[in-house]
Amino acid sequence: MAPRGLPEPVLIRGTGLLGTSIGLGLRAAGADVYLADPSPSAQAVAEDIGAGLAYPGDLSGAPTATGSSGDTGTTPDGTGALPGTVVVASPPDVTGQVVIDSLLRFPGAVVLDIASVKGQIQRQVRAGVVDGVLTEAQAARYVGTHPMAGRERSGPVAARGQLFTAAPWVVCADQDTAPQAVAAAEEIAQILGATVHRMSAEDHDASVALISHLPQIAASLVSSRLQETPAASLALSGNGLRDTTRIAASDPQLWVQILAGNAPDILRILYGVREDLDRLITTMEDPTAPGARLDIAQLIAEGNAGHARIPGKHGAPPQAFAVVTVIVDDTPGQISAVLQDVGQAGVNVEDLRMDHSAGHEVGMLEISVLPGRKQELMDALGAQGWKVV
Ligand SMILES: NC(=O)C1=CN([C@@H]2O[C@H](COP(=O)(O)OP(=O)(O)OC[C@H]3O[C@@H](n4cnc5c(N)ncnc54)[C@H](O)[C@@H]3O)[C@@H](O)[C@H]2O)C=CC1
Ligand SMILES: O=C(O)C(=O)Cc1ccc(O)cc1
Repeated sequence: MAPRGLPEPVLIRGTGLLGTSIGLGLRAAGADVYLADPSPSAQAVAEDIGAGLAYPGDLSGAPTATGSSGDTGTTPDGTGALPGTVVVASPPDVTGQVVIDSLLRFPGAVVLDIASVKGQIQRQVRAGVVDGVLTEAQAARYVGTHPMAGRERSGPVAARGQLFTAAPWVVCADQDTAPQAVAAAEEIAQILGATVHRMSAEDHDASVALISHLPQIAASLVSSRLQETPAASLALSGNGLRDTTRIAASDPQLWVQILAGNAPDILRILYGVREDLDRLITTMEDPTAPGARLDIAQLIAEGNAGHARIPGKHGAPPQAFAVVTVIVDDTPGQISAVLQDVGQAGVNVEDLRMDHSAGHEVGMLEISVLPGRKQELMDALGAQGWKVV
């Protein structure tokens, strides 16, 4: 059944990781979805995995309004319906242009984009009005959005319909945005299981500079130190390294556009990081000097304080979970067997991760639970014969 309140069909322009994931999620909810991508292979993969149908209209060439006067409600070749909603999921540097093209081409449609930086696209749309390319009414049908969910891989093959479940989805409307554009954007976020956060484009860009772009830079800087590291050193790696570097595997093509597109906000943060780093370097040059140990302790304590402010699951207040560690053989079925016993004990799993130690055929399954349930779970698993540490 088609979702209520979402103008359909939905046309997704750009069928990479994000566009295809949105298509899969909307299709699963029963929406009509069309797909279009200048890369025929990206579009074919997205179609093949069930993210929607190929858009039957022609999107090449300069836009001419399809659907204004003499509106037939169908594509010029008459084989498909005109989109009610357009989701632009192309790379950030062409997104403004594809948004403007969509506003001109589909006079009846709401147009939203999902690019990682919002200010530059909003400015491009506003410039379109100033330059006379767009009318104010056309620009009002645009709303910028950003799902705060992704993967370090790109392309439709990595797409997941569940990618947005419980993730924040920012909607950057302003006083000029048409209510139906905001409603369509929020409806898509809700259908895909995300939580809507309304924010100005400026506040969004300042926020993501810190919570998304700085972590990417930090992961890349740390990982780049590993390039020449001997394999014997890397063999000692544990979760500390993995946790701080996972997103270093991200797509350089995408990130050059994100970082360049949000340079002023990122620079402000980098200046602060540089100050802290300079201070640490001075301290480390003479770690026995009076006050040096205090300086180091302060740096770690400041990190503790910042880390404690990161919200918990589903945006709940930060909460320290207790961890129960179970040693399991590295053989099929072990994890599900432990989890079955956790379920039998009636304890909710708040988080879960697996740690391996190089050269051993065992894994350490770390089960995070509410602190009040820790002892009870340890006792229950111990009674079932599990090695609890
Ligand atoms: N990768 C991530 O984790 C996240 C990405 N985003 C944003 O989503 C957007 C898409 O990113 P991904 O899906 O990761 O990239 P991707 O590289 O997987 O896919 C981008 C797709 O856009 C297509 N494309 C190129 N030029 C186009 C044009 N002129 N019109 C339509 N399509 C065009 C490409 O052929 C490609 O298939 C970007 O704006 C990115 O900032 C947002 C949240 C998370
Ligand atoms: O992999 C992760 O944890 C991410 O944070 C991915 C991501 C990348 C780009 C975005 O604009 C939003 C999210």
